Amino acid sequence: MVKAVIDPSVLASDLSDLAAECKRMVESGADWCHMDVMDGNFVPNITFGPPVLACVNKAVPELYMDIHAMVANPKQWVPDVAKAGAKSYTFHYEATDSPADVIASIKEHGMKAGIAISPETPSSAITEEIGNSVDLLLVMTVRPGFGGQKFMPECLEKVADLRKRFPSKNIQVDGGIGAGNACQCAQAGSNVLVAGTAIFGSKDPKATIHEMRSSVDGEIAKWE
Ligand SMILES: O=C(CO)[C@@H](O)[C@H](O)COP(=O)(O)O
Ligand SMILES: [Co+2]
Repeated sequence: MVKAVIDPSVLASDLSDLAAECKRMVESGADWCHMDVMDGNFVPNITFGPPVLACVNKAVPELYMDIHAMVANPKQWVPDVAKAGAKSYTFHYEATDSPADVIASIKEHGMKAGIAISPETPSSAITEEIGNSVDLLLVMTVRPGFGGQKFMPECLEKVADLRKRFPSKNIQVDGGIGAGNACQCAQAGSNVLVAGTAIFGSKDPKATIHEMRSSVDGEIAKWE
């Protein structure tokens, strides 16, 4: 069965000191760190790419770098992101006509594959074939591109549908998540919670991570 994963989004961190921020999250009990790669094309914002990821990997080799690729050509960046030390690579369904090709390339490069759907994309877009071939399904709970937006609870219906259809997969939610709605997300069926503002903006990230994990653990125990 799946386990609770708390995944701070470094977009809300002090990016001038990214490696130290990632280390701080590991020390605070985070399971993964969520790295939002944006190309200024798929989304109207630019963050960082493989050279920065490689530096973080060198400085914090124990970190599980969970890449959320908001890029117009997801297959193009797979080799460089893998070389930079990423453990998983999630791309957007809306960014490609051939998700199977992107998934195959991610696996060939030794990473876990994930596919993301934006708020306007229905969960039915994830066919049985696609869903069964990835490790992680990401349901965006804000429009991709920026941190600090308001959570869209209507997206949780898609989480529930995907959990029903793919009981053993990691189902991730991303956008406007924190201790206040972690339970609601887990009740819908999510076990991987991304949180930027809520964790990096917390006076006590360790306590926030702990609180979020307890909410997810409590719900997962009911599924078994
Ligand atoms: O992918 C994205 C935004 O596009 C997210 O990962 C955000 O970075 C989450 O930030 P918060 O909503 O938790 O502040
Ligand atoms: Co993200």
